[in-house]
Amino acid sequence: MMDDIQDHFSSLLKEQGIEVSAAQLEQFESYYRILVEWNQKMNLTGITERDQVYTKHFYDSLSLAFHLDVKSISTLADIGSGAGFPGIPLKIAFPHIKLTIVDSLNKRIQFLKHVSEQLGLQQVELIHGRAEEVARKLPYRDGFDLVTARAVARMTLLNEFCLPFTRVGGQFAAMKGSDPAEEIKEASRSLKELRGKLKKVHSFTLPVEESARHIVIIDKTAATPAKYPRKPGMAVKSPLL
Ligand SMILES: C[S@@+](CC[C@H](N)C(=O)[O-])C[C@H]1O[C@@H](n2cnc3c(N)ncnc32)[C@H](O)[C@@H]1O
Repeated sequence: MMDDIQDHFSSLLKEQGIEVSAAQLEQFESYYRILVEWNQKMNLTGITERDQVYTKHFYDSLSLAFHLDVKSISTLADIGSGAGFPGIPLKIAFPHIKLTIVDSLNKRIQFLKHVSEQLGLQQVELIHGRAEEVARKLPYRDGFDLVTARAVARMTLLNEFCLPFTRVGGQFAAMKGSDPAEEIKEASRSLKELRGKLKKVHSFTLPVEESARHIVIIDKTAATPAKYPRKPGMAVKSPLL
């Protein structure tokens, strides 16, 4: 049975053209329960109120699909996914996606393994490793239709982490809170070197809380040059958000 929080969540998604079934809502609810349970023993999120998790994590993760045609992509790599954002909500809402998650913290990968098993998610690959190392290998290098990163690093570093995973003709989407204009300017050289081209910055406000959100969409124009990704520590120093 849908309650007020789930009813609100699914109506907000419907307004954006995304329909979620009762079974998918059950998956979101199980994800919420596992998240708060495991959050008691490891640091996964500062947001634990149920309505806030639905808005600030689930809806926010799915906002990517308001601006990109997620239905037409088949492979998605979520870099620095942490507790699974935006990769897991996107996988629940668009089960056809083949999802690969890369995170350098093994505890979070173990959490995501448990979530995937409990939710019965198929075609989810969970990789414990640093983005700069994983993207050197096939089939990950230049391999994904869409690459995402939410709240992982500034644009200069994100270009180095994410563009090597993006296939030629594919896209990298960076999900940001505050206005990324300054970061984008500072990252123009890395963008060019890693064969990215800024396509668009989508700006919107999160419903209820009304905080600003920005999605930076970058097109991958050519294969990753041989010297990228650089070794850990060689990438341009950039403070984490
Ligand atoms: C602030 S958390 C963000 C998590 C999630 N994307 C979200 O929006 O809630 C950043 C995550 O990036 C991971 N991370 C940081 N550097 C990384 C790297 N070089 N390769 C892979 N993961 C990395 C961290 O382990 C952490 O889980």
